[in-house]
Amino acid sequence: MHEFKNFINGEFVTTASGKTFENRNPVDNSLLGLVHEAGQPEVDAAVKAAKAAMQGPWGKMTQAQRIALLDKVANRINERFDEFLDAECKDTGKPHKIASHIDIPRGAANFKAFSETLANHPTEAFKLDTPDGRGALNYGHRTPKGVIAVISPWNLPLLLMTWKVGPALACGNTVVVKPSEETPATATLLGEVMNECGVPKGVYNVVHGFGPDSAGAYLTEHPGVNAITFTGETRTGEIIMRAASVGLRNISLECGGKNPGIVFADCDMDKAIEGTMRSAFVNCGQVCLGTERVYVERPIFDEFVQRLKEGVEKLKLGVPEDPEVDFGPLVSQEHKEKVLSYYRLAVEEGATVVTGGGVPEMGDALNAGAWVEPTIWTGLPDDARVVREEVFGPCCHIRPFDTEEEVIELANDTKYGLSAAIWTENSARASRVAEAMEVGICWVNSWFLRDLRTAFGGAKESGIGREGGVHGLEFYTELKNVCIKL
Ligand SMILES: NC(=O)c1ccc[n+]([C@@H]2O[C@H](COP(=O)([O-])OP(=O)(O)OC[C@H]3O[C@@H](n4cnc5c(N)ncnc54)[C@H](O)[C@@H]3O)[C@@H](O)[C@H]2O)c1
Ligand SMILES: N/C(=C\C=C\C=O)C(=O)O
Repeated sequence: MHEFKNFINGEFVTTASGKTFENRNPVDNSLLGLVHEAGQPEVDAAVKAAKAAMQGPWGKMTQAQRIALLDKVANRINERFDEFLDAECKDTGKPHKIASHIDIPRGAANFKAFSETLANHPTEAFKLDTPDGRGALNYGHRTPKGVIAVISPWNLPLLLMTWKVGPALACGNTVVVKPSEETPATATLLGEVMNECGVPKGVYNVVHGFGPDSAGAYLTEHPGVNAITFTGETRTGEIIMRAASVGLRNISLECGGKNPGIVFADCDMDKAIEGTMRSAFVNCGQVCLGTERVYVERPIFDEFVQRLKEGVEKLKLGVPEDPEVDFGPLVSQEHKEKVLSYYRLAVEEGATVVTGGGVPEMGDALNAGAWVEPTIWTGLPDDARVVREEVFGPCCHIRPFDTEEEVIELANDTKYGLSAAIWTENSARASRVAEAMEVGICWVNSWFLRDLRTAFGGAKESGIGREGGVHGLEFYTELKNVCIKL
């Protein structure tokens, strides 16, 4: 039986309690192995190891030495690409076609990108004139925050965990990672890579478990943690924010969304269809930036709905290793039940089911998997729960609109503020509508096109803070001003 162990102070360890939980493959619900659930002793050991590592060789490294080491980690992830691919796709059920182009390459890129950014980022300095004419020199001096707790979700496990670990380590911190209970594999495998690359013990630690009364809560409540970066549901973000308030620990929260896609009649229809197909259905709709609300200008509404339906019905459902497959299962039986409850609710709320709405017949070997049909709805009122609540599945609701003012109001009418996608060939309209979106990220004629130097984060209930490029510096370092009288 495969075991997913905690990784503490450079060693793979089980837990004092002996508690384990099952990790299952969502493709067919087969057992992948047992995960060792970290208790308070293990979380305490991980935080202490991370703290000690700050005082060891890691804390004495120059930025150039750290960056060289993290480059080795990125290169080693690429060398072990197939192992990371296999581990990620077994944990999530996502097609190789997706993970090999998004998840695993970004696992490596997240280390390289922040190293390059930091190596070239200037330090601020100001010359102050003083009455004696000699002046004073002010300069900013950044130091690591210390031990960073990284709490990550199950939808893009390696990508979203390294999106935090990369900058945290590049800035000289150490980390304790608590990956989602649904997806322990790649965070555990990264522990092997850290050892292979000579990253000092205690710099990177992994504790497995759940949230409440488990490793997640133990970690966020641990007084030895200096800051917490979290990606997950908004409600969970609120709980973690409360935990972080004790001892005034800084937080970075990347939470839920109910993202609009706005399709104007003057769009390039092929681009809009291709982009909306991806934004609504890639990764089985389990992407926080995904489009669950589509607004289409009335003159092209019928054509758009018909063409998106045709696109959805061409999606190939199947096992991850099939290179033709572009649509896998949801991450778990539990999430499947949640998404199916919204499929039922949509019909109760009066939706027209354009396509999907149920469970596909996958054959005996796979029917026990977390499979649902990709689904399109029309005809729901704007206050329908399916239009207001994040489903986080392969589904979207399409609604016609008549004016720019109307669609801006519709798009912004949500407690979330993560992303938006706008499809128009009119550049003036593109920037006008994009700037009116109450979100952290707005794509025009594109979706999930990522420049890692840009600010990433959510507005309103989609998050707090911005990471990416130099924006993460404020979170991952303490900035001191030094003033020298000349
Ligand atoms: N904004 C973004 O960048 C982004 C990216 C990916 C996913 N998400 C959001 O994440 C959600 C899906 O992920 P999920 O189901 O894993 O979210 P979740 O909030 O259920 O869990 C996220 C992580 O938090 C941990 N956790 C749960 N309760 C906790 C607690 N009380 N204390 C400490 N840790 C706790 C979980 O074990 C997991 O590791 C969706 O809402 C999605 O929109 C947002
Ligand atoms: N944070 C990022 C993606 C988030 C995806 C949400 O599911 C990224 O691309 O850096």
